[in-house]
Amino acid sequence: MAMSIDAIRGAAAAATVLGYAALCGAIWWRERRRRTSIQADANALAGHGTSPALVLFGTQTGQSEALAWQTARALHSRGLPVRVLSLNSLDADMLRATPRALFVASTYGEGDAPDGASLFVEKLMAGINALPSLRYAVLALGDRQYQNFCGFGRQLDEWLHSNGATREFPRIEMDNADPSALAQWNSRLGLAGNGEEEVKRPFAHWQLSKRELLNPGSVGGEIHRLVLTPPSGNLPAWQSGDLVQIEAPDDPTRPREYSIASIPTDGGIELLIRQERHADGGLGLASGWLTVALSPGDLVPLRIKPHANFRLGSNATRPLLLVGNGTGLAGLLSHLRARAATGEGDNWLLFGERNAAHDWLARDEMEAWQSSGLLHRLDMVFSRDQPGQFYVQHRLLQAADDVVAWIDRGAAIYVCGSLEGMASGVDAALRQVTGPDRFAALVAAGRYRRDVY
Ligand SMILES: Cc1cc2nc3c(=O)[nH]c(=O)nc-3n(C[C@H](O)[C@H](O)[C@H](O)COP(=O)(O)O)c2cc1C
Repeated sequence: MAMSIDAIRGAAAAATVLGYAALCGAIWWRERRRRTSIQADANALAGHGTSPALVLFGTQTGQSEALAWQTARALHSRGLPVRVLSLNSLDADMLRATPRALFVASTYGEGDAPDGASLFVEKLMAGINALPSLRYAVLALGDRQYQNFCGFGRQLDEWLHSNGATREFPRIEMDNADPSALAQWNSRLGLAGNGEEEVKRPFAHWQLSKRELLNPGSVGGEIHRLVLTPPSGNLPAWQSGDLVQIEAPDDPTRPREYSIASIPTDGGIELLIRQERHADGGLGLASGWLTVALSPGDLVPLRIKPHANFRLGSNATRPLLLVGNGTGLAGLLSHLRARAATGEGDNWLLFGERNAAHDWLARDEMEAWQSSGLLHRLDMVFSRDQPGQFYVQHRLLQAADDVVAWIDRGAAIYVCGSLEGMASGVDAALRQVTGPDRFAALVAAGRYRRDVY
């Protein structure tokens, strides 16, 4: 019997999706095997009393981790045994016993350590005062647009030096993933021309299929919901928590990152974009283009950026406490949609904005999830609908007993939104509610994850 055109098209599309999934699986599997073999060689050597060099990373969104692995692969392929570790997993004895350590670390906040190094700062930087036999080098990741360029990398370098450790070569500072800094790092490590440059997905032209203003009448900046569909109609794979990078035509050298609010079964990439306004009233370059100049049907150069640190990963079946504000709802929505798809109903959303009348983003979806039981608990905190200053962090403190009960039940905590004010306040509130040791254990277990900006 002849197949209809639609059936043939459907079969072809299914074959393409399966082929793509198989390719991703093969790449993932190969990378996993390489990483396992690097760590196994280091363990075998350690078993014979010889210490492998450590490649240590401190990361927020995964770039430092990727570069640490890239460095480790190149050293390993030259026969040098190495062990790769997150700074938060390092203990003082291990660092004291290591003859050589290569540090790859980014900077966040106002020159602060990324979350992946917060325990290292608290425990090791505060606790160790001599590392006389350590040789080290630092690759500091940062962005010159921030006042404290590479603040944490510099602090780390100075701390190591003041503890008597010996620099192999001066710290290398990498501005906004500048490839020349990486070339310099590879060259100083004797790894030049190793062909190990990170393979990034290419930008593709996605089409704006829909845009709507979500907060008409708000006292805050406009927030628009954009829906983008892929060039060939074939959706690439991504997971809830991932980001996109978008190249604005007037500033193609500095791709802007946004959290994806949708999951692949939604059929497109959904973003929540806040329109930025400068003091002179002018619009932000990228946000102005995306929220005003661009029209439905226009093309947007975009690529997906996996955000391992903010994916559900090993937390997929834990209860989830999702905390955020403003456009941070995007990252939280993607997780709720992923949970709706798998039927995991143990979710608590704690979200802050200004006024309920104008800023209750995605209200219909939230209320539907409440009725269906997907949202076990919803706390909306509208700071301007009440006297005094009251934000999500204050609600967390108010609900301290329930927060502890959720953590006792195994909950993971995901925070998405602005760093200043919200995420720093939530961080302080959580530390207060849990106590420092429990908080450190949550971080170490990957049960506290943030996508903050
Ligand atoms: C919210 C935010 C704050 C940042 N603060 C700084 C900073 O103070 N100084 C700096 O040099 N870079 C800063 N950066 C840039 C990051 O360090 C840079 O993007 C780095 O490549 C990220 O690496 P990672 O993925 O390993 O965390 C900041 C980035 C974000 C999103």
